[in-house]
Amino acid sequence: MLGEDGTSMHHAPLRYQSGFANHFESEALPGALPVGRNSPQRCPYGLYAEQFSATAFTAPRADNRRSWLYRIRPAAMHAPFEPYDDGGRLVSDFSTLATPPDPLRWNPLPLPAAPTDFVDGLVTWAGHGDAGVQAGAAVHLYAADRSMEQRSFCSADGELLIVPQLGRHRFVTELGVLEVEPQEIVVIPRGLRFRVELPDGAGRGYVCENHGAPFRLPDLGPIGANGLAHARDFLAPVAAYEDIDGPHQLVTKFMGRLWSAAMDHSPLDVVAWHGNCAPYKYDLRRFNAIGSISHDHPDPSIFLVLHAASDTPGTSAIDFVVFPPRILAMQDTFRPPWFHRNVASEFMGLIHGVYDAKAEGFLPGGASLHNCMTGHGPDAETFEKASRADLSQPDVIRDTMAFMFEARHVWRPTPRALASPLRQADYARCWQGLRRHFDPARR
Ligand SMILES: O=C(O)Cc1cc(O)ccc1O
Ligand SMILES: [Fe+2]
Repeated sequence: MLGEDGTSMHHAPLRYQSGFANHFESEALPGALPVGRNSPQRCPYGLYAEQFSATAFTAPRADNRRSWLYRIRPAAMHAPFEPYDDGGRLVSDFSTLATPPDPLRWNPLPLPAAPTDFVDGLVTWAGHGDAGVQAGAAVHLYAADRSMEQRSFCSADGELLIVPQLGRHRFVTELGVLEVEPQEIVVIPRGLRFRVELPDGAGRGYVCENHGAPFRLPDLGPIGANGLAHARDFLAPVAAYEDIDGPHQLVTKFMGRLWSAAMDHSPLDVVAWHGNCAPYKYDLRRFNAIGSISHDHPDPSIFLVLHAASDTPGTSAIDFVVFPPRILAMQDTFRPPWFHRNVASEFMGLIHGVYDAKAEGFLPGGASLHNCMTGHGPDAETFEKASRADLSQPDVIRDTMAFMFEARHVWRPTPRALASPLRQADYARCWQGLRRHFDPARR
């Protein structure tokens, strides 16, 4: 296909390949993939071969992620990087921040007043660890009002789990195109170049930048071979390339800062690829929720979609958990989440609807943070209602989608998040109205 400026653009119709971290292969031109070897002396169509890996060369086979890219020009063809001014929005050093043990909650980011794309809309809200030693994670929020144009972005600091909350998003990546809408998520491997287009003219959401081991599907244990997020519902793109000569800006996040390099062509020029290191999307509405059908509210790990392993078996660095529509029929049970204090630290967002532990104040697009050992649970209104509810009827929880980035290490809110006018200064008051019911004379 010939673009208006006379360059050629090839976009395969939007198709996907199904499966989680499968060994996929895809070519936008027939025969573009070499057969029987990765790096022939001369590749078909005069393409360059380039390996792209997200795990150590020697990682065990079950963990190993790498792909081979066959592209018009190698990724190395760019001018030197220069610092890119992020306006102080991005934070990478969390080590010296004072972290209050209070529960915290924020209203949604407003849409930007000045023209802002995905890259310029990112603002770090919390984090821990160190991108430099590939440990820990950051949570960024974003609000944008336009598509990225003539520029692409990548993070060498980590894999990006992106949870759109407003507007459709089109992720045009080196390995192909993924279209998502709120209630779907996208995961972009560390270092993969992409741009975000916003066909609705606005987009907002949450990003978990995972500095450590890539997200993977959890084991199912006694649940059996089926349930939770099914591998076949994860969708990787098919190869789609653009052959565009012209000014282009590559923005890279590296060691906590943004850098930009001029290019004279689009880096999204991969004509064919094979391997198991690829971006993917998943529709959270496909999550097969499993729950209690007798009594008691289960631990939220039952809603685990993806997790990133830490060095300690059984303890994830990050658990990505969803709270989807479901039916609660437990008997003699306080059905909403209980009061609790956990060793884990919980950063929550709401994509849509109302969250069942909070009658009000937790808004779609908003966020809450309950760190290690911070007491929290249902607000006073939810407690009063659920402790008197008629349990002969099931509670049908519909039209909702909340999620949690549950981390092993404390999420340290950034100074900007703590000082933000979006912060609900009176959040902890939602528990202060809980009435005393204790009566030693009445069992
Ligand atoms: O705090 C929260 O709302 C998240 C949460 C939900 C749940 O069902 C159990 C524990 C938990 O931390
Ligand atoms: Fe919690």
